[in-house]
Formats: sequence, structure tokens, C-alpha cells
Amino acid sequence: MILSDSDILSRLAEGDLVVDPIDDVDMQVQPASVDLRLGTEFLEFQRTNISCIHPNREHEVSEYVRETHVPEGDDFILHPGDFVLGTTKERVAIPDDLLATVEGRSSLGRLAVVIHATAGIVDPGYEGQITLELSNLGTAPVALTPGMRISQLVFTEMKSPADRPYGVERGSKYQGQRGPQASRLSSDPEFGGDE
Ligand SMILES: O=c1ccn([C@H]2C[C@H](O)[C@@H](COP(=O)(O)OP(=O)(O)OP(=O)(O)O)O2)c(=O)[nH]1
Repeated sequence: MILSDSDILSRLAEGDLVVDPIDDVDMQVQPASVDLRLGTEFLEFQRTNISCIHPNREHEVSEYVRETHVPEGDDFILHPGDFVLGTTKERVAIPDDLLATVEGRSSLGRLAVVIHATAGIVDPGYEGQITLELSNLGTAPVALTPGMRISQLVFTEMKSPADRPYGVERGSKYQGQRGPQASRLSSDPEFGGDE
């Protein structure tokens, strides 16, 4: 079952669901979602001499990305074909009986701005800011302004709470993330850590 605006407000008031800060309830709480705003940090991918990125080599991934800070009030220009990581301004905490999905906003989609390439699931138990996979599929640059509403979070109530929710207890690698975070695939057990 998907939470409605009143369900969302009740769960926020109970305190186990957290979306923080919500500065304007009327603006951010939608009929069946909560709008999230763009943060000020970005990770851009730079040209590199590495022949290819091995996702299991943490040092190659970190050499590939460069952090940029854009103060609120300034623009980050997303050029056609660009792919950058952004972050939500809000920190979220998802209780064990809810699953959240990050969705785009139609108004930005109509400008060819996409906010997640593949991943869109925010697990039960997750706590932190949400990394956004921003791309511009159009033909004109688009100005993104930190603080603007960029994505929305939809909450689904599960049939039963997760037995093993996302969290440090199970070694979940993005738990507690602040700001945009590059891939940490290198810490997956099947890769056996960084080389
Ligand atoms: O667009 C997204 C989607 C998810 N997340 C966060 C919340 C989610 O709970 C966590 C892990 O997402 P996912 O399970 O899709 O990634 P993974 O690569 O499988 O990580 P893990 O092995 O830790 O589950 O990353 C984001 O920051 N941005």
C-alpha cells in the first residue's frame, strides 16, 4: 500500500519516518509523495588516463570523480550528455516496514533531466542523504539550483517489517551517507575488497 499525504504526515509525526528538513509542508508534501530538494555538493566525472574503471578498484573510482560545491543561489549547469552525482538536501530515515522509491519530477523530465539512471530503491532501515544520478538527455544545457525541488520520494508499506533491514549491522555500505557518494562496489564481498 502506498502512503498518502495524511499517512506520510502521521508517520513523520510519530518520528520513525524522517525527512529532514521539511521547511514548507504545503510545498513539499504531495498527495502521495514528498518532494526532495537538491543539495550543494556534486561529484563530476573527469577524463582520466585509466584505460577503464574496474568497479572493484576503489582508487580508480576515486580518481574518476571530482567534488564540486555550488552554493544555494548559484546554478550548476547540466550539459547535454552529462552524468553527475548530486545529493538531496534532506536526510531521510526509513523505518523497517516501509520501502521508499526515488522518482523524478515531471516538470524536470519535460526538460529531459533525469534524476536516477538505474537505482531508485531506498531500503527499509536506510538512514542518510540520497545520492542522485543526474543526467541531461536533451539538447540544451539546463541550470539546476541547489535548494530547488528535484525529486520525490514515494513510500510503500510492506506486508511485514524487514527481518534484516539496511544498516551497519549487515555491513550496508551507504548507510549514513552524507553528500553524493561514488560507487562502493569494491566493498562487496564477491569482489573481496579493493586491490
Ligand atoms: O538513487 C538512489 C537509490 C538508493 N540510494 C541509497 C539508499 C539505498 O538504501 C542504498 C543502497 O541502494 P541499493 O541497494 O540499490 O544499492 P547497492 O549497490 O545494492 O548497495 P547495497 O549493496 O548496500 O544494498 O543507497 C541512494 O542514495 N540513491
